[in-house]
Amino acid sequence: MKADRPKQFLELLGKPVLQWDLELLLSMERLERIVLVIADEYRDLPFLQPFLSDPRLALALPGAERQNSVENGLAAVGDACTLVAIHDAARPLVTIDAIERCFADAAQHGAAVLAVPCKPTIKESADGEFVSRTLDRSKLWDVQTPQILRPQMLRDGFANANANQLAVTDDVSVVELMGEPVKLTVGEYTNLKLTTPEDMIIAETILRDRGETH
Ligand SMILES: C[C@](O)(CO)[C@H](O)COP(=O)(O)OP(=O)(O)OC[C@H]1O[C@@H](n2ccc(N)nc2=O)[C@H](O)[C@@H]1O
Repeated sequence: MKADRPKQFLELLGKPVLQWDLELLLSMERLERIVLVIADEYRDLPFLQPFLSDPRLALALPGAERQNSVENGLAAVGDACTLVAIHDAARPLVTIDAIERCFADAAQHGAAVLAVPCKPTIKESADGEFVSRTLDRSKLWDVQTPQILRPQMLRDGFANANANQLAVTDDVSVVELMGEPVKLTVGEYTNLKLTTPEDMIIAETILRDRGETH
């Protein structure tokens, strides 16, 4: 991102990315608990203070890789929890409608992930210089978050991934590795992952288009 702080603290229309996330998620009454995975050094930020006093918010420490951060967050999830949703702070444009549909699919199938059909043609390269092959676009899905599943499924998946030293870049991968089904919930192209500076400009345009004026 070429920025002076982690991208979740950069501002969109004058409001930190993480604040957009938290306001959206805390507006969903069905979420009984929200575990915010955040390093100690950022917990004093003024915008966070009202959220930290919300009884539904719990905190966990990040790990070296996203996978480790998710494991730490999962440890703060109680035994009574029936479904856990893992969301990237870097995806503040997700909508309640998409999250609700993903919950419905996860309740029915055990695990579900928001995803959109892949727009570009994707080629694979073994050496990073020449094309090895072209993948069949009609079968490709660009997966997002939230990724929603039964907590025990995620715990078993992490145990299996750790035992076999398998690194994953998303959460439902650990379920796939155990051969369990993962439902694709058709999401929205606007749920982009803020990754490079131009994503901030696109995100602000989308927010303005939605009538957000913060
Ligand atoms: C899950 C997917 O969104 C599905 O497309 C991606 O695979 C995530 O890919 P990624 O490269 O991990 O994306 P990033 O933007 O770097 O990180 C996604 C989210 O994971 C969090 N993250 C990342 C690294 C880490 N050690 N702990 C974390 O909690 C970041 O705060 C961010 O909100």
